[in-house]
Amino acid sequence: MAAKKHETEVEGGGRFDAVLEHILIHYRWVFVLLLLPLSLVYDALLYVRTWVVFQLSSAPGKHALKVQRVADQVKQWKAEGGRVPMCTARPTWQTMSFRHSNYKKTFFTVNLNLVDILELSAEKRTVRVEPLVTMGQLTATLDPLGWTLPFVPELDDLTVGGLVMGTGVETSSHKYGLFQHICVAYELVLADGSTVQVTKESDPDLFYAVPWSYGTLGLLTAVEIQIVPALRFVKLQYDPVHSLDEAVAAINRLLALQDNNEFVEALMFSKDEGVVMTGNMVSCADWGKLNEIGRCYKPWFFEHVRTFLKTGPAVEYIPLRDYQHRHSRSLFWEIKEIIPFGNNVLFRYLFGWMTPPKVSLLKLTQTQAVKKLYENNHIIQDMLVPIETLKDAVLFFDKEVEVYPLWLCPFRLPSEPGMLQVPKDSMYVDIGVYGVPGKQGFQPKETTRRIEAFVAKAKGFQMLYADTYTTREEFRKMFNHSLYDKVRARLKCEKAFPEVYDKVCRKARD
Ligand SMILES: Cc1cc2nc3c(=O)[nH]c(=O)nc-3n(C[C@H](O)[C@H](O)[C@H](O)COP(=O)(O)OP(=O)(O)OC[C@H]3O[C@@H](n4cnc5c(N)ncnc54)[C@H](O)[C@@H]3O)c2cc1C
Ligand SMILES: NC(=O)C1=CN([C@@H]2O[C@H](COP(=O)(O)OP(=O)(O)OC[C@H]3O[C@@H](n4cnc5c(N)ncnc54)[C@H](OP(=O)(O)O)[C@@H]3O)[C@@H](O)[C@H]2O)C=CC1
Ligand SMILES: CC(C)=CCC[C@@H](C)[C@H]1CC[C@@]2(C)C3=C(CC[C@]12C)[C@@]1(C)CC[C@H](O)C(C)(C)[C@@H]1CC3
Repeated sequence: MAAKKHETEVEGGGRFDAVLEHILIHYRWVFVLLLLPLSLVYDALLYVRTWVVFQLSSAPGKHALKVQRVADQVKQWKAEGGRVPMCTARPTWQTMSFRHSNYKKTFFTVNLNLVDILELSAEKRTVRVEPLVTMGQLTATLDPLGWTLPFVPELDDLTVGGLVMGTGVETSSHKYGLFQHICVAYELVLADGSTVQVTKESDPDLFYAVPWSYGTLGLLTAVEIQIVPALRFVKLQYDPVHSLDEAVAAINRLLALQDNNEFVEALMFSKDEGVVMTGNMVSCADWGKLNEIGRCYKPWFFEHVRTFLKTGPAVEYIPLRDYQHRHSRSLFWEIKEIIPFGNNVLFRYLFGWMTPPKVSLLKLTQTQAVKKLYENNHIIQDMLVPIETLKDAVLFFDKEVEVYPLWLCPFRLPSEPGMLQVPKDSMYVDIGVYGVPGKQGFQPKETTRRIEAFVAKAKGFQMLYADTYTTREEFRKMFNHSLYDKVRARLKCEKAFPEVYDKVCRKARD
């Protein structure tokens, strides 16, 4: 009798879980709608803080003191015997990586309260910033002053520290390379508690080893980044293509004319249909063709781009900052899984001003059910492959996952020492795959393993903010560790920081 009651209770509990799971998966938007005002409040608080700091003009002056506090924490770690390795104390829900990092619970965490823009030098054409400065903060500050970054990885909340220690790529990367290639100096606190300023000239080994090191060589406390003059608009040309060959030929043609276009990007909406976009900054707009895509009531950018498949080639003028953050409001196209009716015109006019939900709050409030859903029915990957393999790669992704839109973003990879060592300057392309696979039988691990094998064979690289299932050996083969190992030994990092693999592998992320 008791057993029967227990069974009924378990069954009842199971049914309740199933209903809850159903609600959380299919009506996630209800919870997300509640998050929208919260996101606004969160943004407003950050804004007030920035405003106060700016009014008091105290940020640059306090930098040295803040760095000293970081160094003191490292010294404290040493004094306590350095029992566990160190990492930053930035809570993992605040980051733009797909998952939470397990090691934050057990490592010695170092607080870095480094959120300020320190100095803009028009003469040197550089801006010096602290690592927690975000892309949104930088464009909001620089653009009105007539300067901007050579390229802006577009999600507003990406941080300079994350982009240096990981990587960043955008539509002018075909000219400027990855985020590391527009950085000219790093300030780091090392494992022994000392602070160093590193440039190509002062310490080439450490300078080239920092990018892709994921905070495993030292703690970054400032970065000097190149800037370029900003003009008010981007004149953007949309060219629809109706076969993959046409798309590949168009991209190659554009890359051959490299200096003619500042921005090059393509969205494929199927294997055979896409829109290639090219743009340049201009100071005046043809007002009849002005499109302020950043306005909250405007359609999601990728849906807007899709319309050119039907209407044919066109030109538009887009305000610079709207262009730089064009995929932010729709989180590329991930928002359609989160607020399915978000592109509805009524929703845009009524609630658009509150979107997008903050990725950090989405991450913080993600339930087990949603996590499982993403785990089993979703793929998020960026694969960096040589441009010569673009056609094969798109066909391969089509065969394996069939996820569209597909983001194609060409980038220059100079032959430099470091994790991404290539024998000569090369052109690569980032293929971004974000969404629900159209292919039946998608198995997250097995499919990703096959994709990783394809990328490794093509001499490509995997971006590491998403899942990697590579083994340590495969990982070491994909990324050249020779300089990294040498610098780690020199700086006595073995006890202070884990290896990159131990921070990014699937086991380290929950
Ligand atoms: C001459 C000048 C000097 C400035 N000097 C400094 C300075 O010394 N230190 C400094 O921090 N700012 C400085 N600012 C930044 C200024 O306050 C920015 O305009 C502000 O960061 C962006 O707010 P916004 O409302 O214009 O843009 P919004 O579009 O509202 O914000 C842009 C994005 O930045 C994010 N954001 C805003 N503030 C912060 C923050 N503090 N931390 C993280 N994310 C944030 C928002 O969440 C949003 O995603 C300066 C600006 C100017 C014009
Ligand atoms: N367009 C693009 O290029 C896009 C890029 N991304 C990816 O997103 C990630 C950036 O996200 P974000 O939230 O900014 O960064 P994260 O906080 O996720 O940081 C990424 C890594 O950098 C390390 N790191 C960050 N700051 C410091 C520092 N000051 N000192 C030492 N180590 C540091 C972190 O170490 P720890 O674990 O110790 O905190 C972590 O391993 C990058 O990996 C990037 O490739 C994502 C979307 C778009
Ligand atoms: C190199 C480039 C351009 C990368 C673009 C990557 C974006 C598409 C990624 C970055 C962060 C990202 C992984 C994220 C998600 C979607 C894809 C994003 C936006 C979401 C919002 C999907 C829903 C999830 O429940 C959760 C909230 C955890 C994540 C958070 C991070």
